[in-house]
Amino acid sequence: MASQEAEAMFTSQVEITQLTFGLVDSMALKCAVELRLADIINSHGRPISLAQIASGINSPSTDISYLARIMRYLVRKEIFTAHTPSDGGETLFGLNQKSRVLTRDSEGSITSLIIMQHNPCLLEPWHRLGQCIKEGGTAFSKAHGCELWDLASRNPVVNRDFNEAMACTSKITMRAILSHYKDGFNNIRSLVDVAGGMGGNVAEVVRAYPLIKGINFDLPHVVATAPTYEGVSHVAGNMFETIPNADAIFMKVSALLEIFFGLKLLQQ
Ligand SMILES: C[S@@+](CC[C@H](N)C(=O)[O-])C[C@H]1O[C@@H](n2cnc3c(N)ncnc32)[C@H](O)[C@@H]1O
Repeated sequence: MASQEAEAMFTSQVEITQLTFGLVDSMALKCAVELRLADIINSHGRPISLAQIASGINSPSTDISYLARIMRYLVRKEIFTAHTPSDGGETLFGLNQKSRVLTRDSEGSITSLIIMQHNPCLLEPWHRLGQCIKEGGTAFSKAHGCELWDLASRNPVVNRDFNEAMACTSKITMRAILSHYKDGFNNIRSLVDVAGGMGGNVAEVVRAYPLIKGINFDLPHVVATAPTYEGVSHVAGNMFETIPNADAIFMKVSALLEIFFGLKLLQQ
């Protein structure tokens, strides 16, 4: 019995330790994106050696043994493949399905999400969850003295990182939604996406239903950086004051972001 208890205790210690160091996985991913490791391998079109990866990194003093440790970790996490020839030749590192989504600019890339998540301004509020429970309020305002939208309107890097991350995840989820949600858009001729970010959601709807006139509505600093989409007009404003008229309103936010930023979209 005592040994069973000791075994259970040990298992718990291991599991909690793994959870604690979950941060390492996240930071190793950030490092891979920052150094464009997947893009470097991808540019060769085949698995490559450590020295080839190192020569693709934009630095005159790359520490190859440090790189080896990061690559070993990412291989262990099944982010990259590694193949060592039986004749003792150099290990070659290649891409798999996971590392393909770590290539920038590729269809299905989720690098923008990783970049946003590790922006120091967006990391800081995670330290404030306990404080939010004790005192109420939002983690973001406790960390920065203002809400995300205010900071983004003053900080172009936060604005870009956040908007691009939203656009990247929206493209993936909207395509999945549209492939299953068949009839809802058939009878409307105009659609406004309220708090639509850079307009990717409504652009996907209009792409699938070209007769719909799409309106993307968001704060001025967001629509100012939005790309042009055929059939979509961008309108800047504050949804708590007024929103553009349309046959239907579309809204999409993440429950996680609601917890994190204390979004008050539907309560007001
Ligand atoms: C979590 S993001 C979601 C973006 C987009 N709907 C998507 O799914 O990718 C929330 C959006 O709400 C916008 N937002 C916040 N407050 C707003 C307001 N008062 N009026 C209009 N948009 C607002 C932000 O600028 C941001 O683009």
